[in-house]
Amino acid sequence: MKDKKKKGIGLTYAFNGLKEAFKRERNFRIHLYVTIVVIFFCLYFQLTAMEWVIILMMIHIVLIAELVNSLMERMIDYMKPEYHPQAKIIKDISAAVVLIAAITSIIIGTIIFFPKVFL
Ligand SMILES: Nc1ncnc2c1ncn2[C@@H]1O[C@H](COP(=O)(O)OP(=O)(O)OP(=O)(O)O)[C@@H](O)[C@H]1O
Repeated sequence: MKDKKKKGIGLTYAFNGLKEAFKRERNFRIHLYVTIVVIFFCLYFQLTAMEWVIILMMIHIVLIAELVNSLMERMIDYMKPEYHPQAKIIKDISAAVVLIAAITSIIIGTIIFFPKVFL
């Protein structure tokens, strides 16, 4: 009974986290808008099941990377608001996580959509 209660509350906090990220993180919002456009593309071009799985995995990786980056930035701003070389390295590496996810998803998106659009 106690466990059940805990799970319910945890889910509420998780949804609140999503709400906060949407409200406060501009880049997260941009990624969500891009996600909606990509899903319309997928529907229009009638992707195969395997193509859908790959695109959904990439969307998921980019959104998770963006959330991890946001929480790193917030943790640094909370714990080390003044300039510090280590804080810079942490934030820069955190941004690199998003960059790698975004570059990979652009490459994969091009591989999947290029032949459908241009060939
Ligand atoms: N406390 C700090 N100490 C050292 N360098 C910092 C610090 N805070 C930010 N920076 C540098 O400034 C860059 C931008 O940081 P910032 O927190 O503004 O993130 P951002 O990438 O602009 O994200 P957002 O647009 O979501 O705020 C970091 O990547 C880092 O190089």
